[in-house]
Amino acid sequence: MAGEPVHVNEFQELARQVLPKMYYDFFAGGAEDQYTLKENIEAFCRITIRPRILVDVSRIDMSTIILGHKTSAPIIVAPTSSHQLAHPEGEVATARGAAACNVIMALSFTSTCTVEEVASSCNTVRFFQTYVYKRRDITELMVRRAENNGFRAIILTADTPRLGRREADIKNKMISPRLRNFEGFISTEVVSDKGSNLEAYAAKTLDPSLSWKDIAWLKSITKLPILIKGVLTGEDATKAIEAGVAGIIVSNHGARQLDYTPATISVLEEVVHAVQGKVPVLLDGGIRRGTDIFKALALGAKAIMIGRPVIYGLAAKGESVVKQVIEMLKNELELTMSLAGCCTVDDITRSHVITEKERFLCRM
Ligand SMILES: Cc1cc2nc3c(=O)[nH]c(=O)nc-3n(C[C@H](O)[C@H](O)[C@H](O)COP(=O)(O)O)c2cc1C
Ligand SMILES: CC(C)CC(=O)C(=O)O
Repeated sequence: MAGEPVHVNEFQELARQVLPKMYYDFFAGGAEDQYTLKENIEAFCRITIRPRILVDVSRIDMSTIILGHKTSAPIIVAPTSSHQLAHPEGEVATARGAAACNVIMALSFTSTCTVEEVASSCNTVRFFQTYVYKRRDITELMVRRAENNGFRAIILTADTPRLGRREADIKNKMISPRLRNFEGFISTEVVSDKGSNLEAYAAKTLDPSLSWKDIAWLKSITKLPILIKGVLTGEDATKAIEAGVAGIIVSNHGARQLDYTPATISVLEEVVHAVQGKVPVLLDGGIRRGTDIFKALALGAKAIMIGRPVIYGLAAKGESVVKQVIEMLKNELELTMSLAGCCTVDDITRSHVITEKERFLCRM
């Protein structure tokens, strides 16, 4: 690559160059035909921006408040597993990179560093993502450990009753990484020579019976606010509100679970309408530009989460490049806001974007 990266996508190639193929494929890949993987990115390209001119933009304030926590920008590091496969310092380096940018980090349940190591590494606001294992005592223990270690919210990932079919992982016989949080409770060693060992581990552990009634159980074991991740329809958003969640995350798990789900940005408004402002709505999937963040905010998201770009930065050079990735997105968002005539995130409104559907209706 010629010169220093100027866009977060360039870190993907750097990651590809340094990582073993098995790990790179695990991080980069999606499920089956990877239709949704492409769509998550391309759907952003079909939304255009309606800028306003002659607004005094000499001061731009990107800060916002998420569940009571002030953050420098509406950007959260998404929960992604196994950071030590990308870099030896793993989630500790990621957390420090997020802390340096004053943004929130969500730690994955299947992290390679422990909850305690990440908590003591820096003082960034942290959310804890949880899966529900068949052994509910393990989930309960992890949620309590997160709460005791100063995590501020629980994200329940609800789109993974089973692992999606990731064909590169099957071909590569993807290993099941060492998850030190669970040492002494459950073995992550699953030896299957048939395909993805990670899939075999997931099949052994994930509880496919998890259902709406279990939100009450989760609420009974923690005082922390609960966000539900994986909502893609207005119907489920309504159910989530009825179940008493504190926030909703529109996500298709970075296109790694059910293929042929729509791009998240294309269903955001449906969810936002169902939620009627009762709780914050976040979005992830395919965010690669400041303009993508602007579009998500215009369509009603309170903040967005970024998954792969952070991992690619981590793989490329650890903490300093995690920081660089987040800063690039922050700088791009700041410039987008300036050029669109929005001084604060609250100034970004629905009338600042045109969706594909609107363009289509105009032509009729
Ligand atoms: C390598 C990888 C691991 C992931 N692990 C988790 C996880 O442990 N828990 C979870 O809720 N989501 C997980 N996700 C999904 C992310 O939280 C997020 O939804 C997705 O990465 C956003 O899309 P993006 O990568 O296009 O930004 C993972 C995604 C990737 C790419
Ligand atoms: C171990 C898996 C359940 C981690 C995950 O969520 C993912 O790889 O997408």
